[in-house]
Amino acid sequence: MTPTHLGPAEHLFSAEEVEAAIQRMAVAINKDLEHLTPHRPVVLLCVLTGAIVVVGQLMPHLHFPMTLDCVQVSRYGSETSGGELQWRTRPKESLAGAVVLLVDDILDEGITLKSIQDYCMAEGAVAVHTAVMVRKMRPRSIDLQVDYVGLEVPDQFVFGYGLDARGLGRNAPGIFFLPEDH
Ligand SMILES: O=P(O)(O)OC[C@H]1O[C@H](OP(=O)(O)OP(=O)(O)O)[C@H](O)[C@@H]1O
Ligand SMILES: Nc1nc2[nH]cnc2c(=O)[nH]1
Repeated sequence: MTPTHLGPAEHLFSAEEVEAAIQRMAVAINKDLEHLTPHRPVVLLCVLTGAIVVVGQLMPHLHFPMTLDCVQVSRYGSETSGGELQWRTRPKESLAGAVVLLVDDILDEGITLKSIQDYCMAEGAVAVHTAVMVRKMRPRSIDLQVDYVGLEVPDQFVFGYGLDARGLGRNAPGIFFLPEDH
């Protein structure tokens, strides 16, 4: 157990391990997307709130022309189980004809990422590549292929590195879970 300001927590990954995983994702993303021409910049779409941290780490390692936009959606609030997806902010720019790189902090049930991917395609995106900092090891009924995954985490409610536990803990330097959130 590691002391955190949320209480003693199980420490799954250190900040160094998360950063190394994000860099590995950047290498793979560069390989796939850097051949696109400068006339067609990739739209990096950050899924607020949590993905702000992974996007901030990932972007300086991506070497192709891009614009940055965001969506803000939420379905957990201060709970540890998800409800209906609430859309708060949609992308500012049109996605018609865009190649999108959709970046989120975690894939759990997959509802959030799948809904945003469907939205992008409905708005006219020609391709939506998906990247998550962590993927939860659990069965899921959603049919969604994630192209880039940083780390795998057990089926626990995790926090840190942008992920919150009841609104707090997004600044925790690594990935953790609280034993009482089993
Ligand atoms: O795969 P799913 O089960 O759909 O869950 C994944 C989503 O849940 C979290 O968002 P949350 O709703 O907590 O909003 P937040 O980013 O503002 O914390 C997380 O940031 C993902 O976007
Ligand atoms: N913070 C956080 N958000 C989530 N959204 C879906 N699963 C999780 C999780 O384990 N932690």
